[in-house]
Amino acid sequence: MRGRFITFEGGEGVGKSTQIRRLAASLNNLGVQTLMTREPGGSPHAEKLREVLLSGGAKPFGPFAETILFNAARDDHLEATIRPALAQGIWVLCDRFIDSTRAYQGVLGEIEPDLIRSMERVVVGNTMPDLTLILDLPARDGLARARARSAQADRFEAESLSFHEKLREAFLAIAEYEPKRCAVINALGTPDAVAAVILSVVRRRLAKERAST
Ligand SMILES: Nc1ncnc2c1ncn2[C@@H]1O[C@H](COP(=O)(O)OP(=O)(O)O)[C@@H](O)[C@H]1O
Ligand SMILES: Cc1cn([C@H]2C[C@H](O)[C@@H](COP(=O)(O)OP(=O)(O)O)O2)c(=O)[nH]c1=O
Repeated sequence: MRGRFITFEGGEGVGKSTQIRRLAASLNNLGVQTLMTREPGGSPHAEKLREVLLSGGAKPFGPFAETILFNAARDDHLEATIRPALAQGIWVLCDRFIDSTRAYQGVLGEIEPDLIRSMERVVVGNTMPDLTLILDLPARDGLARARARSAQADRFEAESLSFHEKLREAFLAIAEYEPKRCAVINALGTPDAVAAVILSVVRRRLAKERAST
């Protein structure tokens, strides 16, 4: 049976990497084989594009070119890593995916939603996430966590607080628009408390999905 595809989304420093590791450990304990991956990156070629994108190397080209590069990285990631794992029955847990493009390049970069969706259709096709967990935190708290983790801000961390507030709204709007795929997780609690909520959402949502397929 095909594995499940779970994506983690949200602003900077909301705890996505922390929670992916927690969920992978819990699923492994339940006997589910998992693969943790991330975007941009997740395959050798896409990791090269990650360096360009996060160093700010592509910023002078503008948000349209950045959108193309994020999609080019995603295409390789899907082909080389995600689809082969799902085909083997492995559950793929991915740190950021299409909703980051919709929020960062679409809402913040003002790239037309139709254009974003067309690229999504071509690149992602039917490899859509079964479940997207949107970790939600006031922008100030997320940035404080990200800064405590590393003093050096990357391309997007370096943007203003109002940028990050708009980003939070963009992710919440996506969740509202696609409630079947998305679940909003309050990320303010301790790592243990957030992990417990995530595990219960995963069990509930994916068990239901199994029953209906
Ligand atoms: N629930 C939490 N409460 C407090 N700090 C946290 C929590 N979750 C993660 N952190 C810390 O915040 C920083 C950012 O977390 P991380 O998981 O790297 O976030 P992201 O992957 O979303 O950028 C890390 O230093 C991490 O240890
Ligand atoms: C996948 C993706 C990421 N990004 C941005 C969001 C992040 O600022 C950055 C990924 O950097 P990363 O260090 O993984 O950030 P975080 O720890 O907050 O997840 O790339 C986009 O702008 N568009 C995209 O499609």
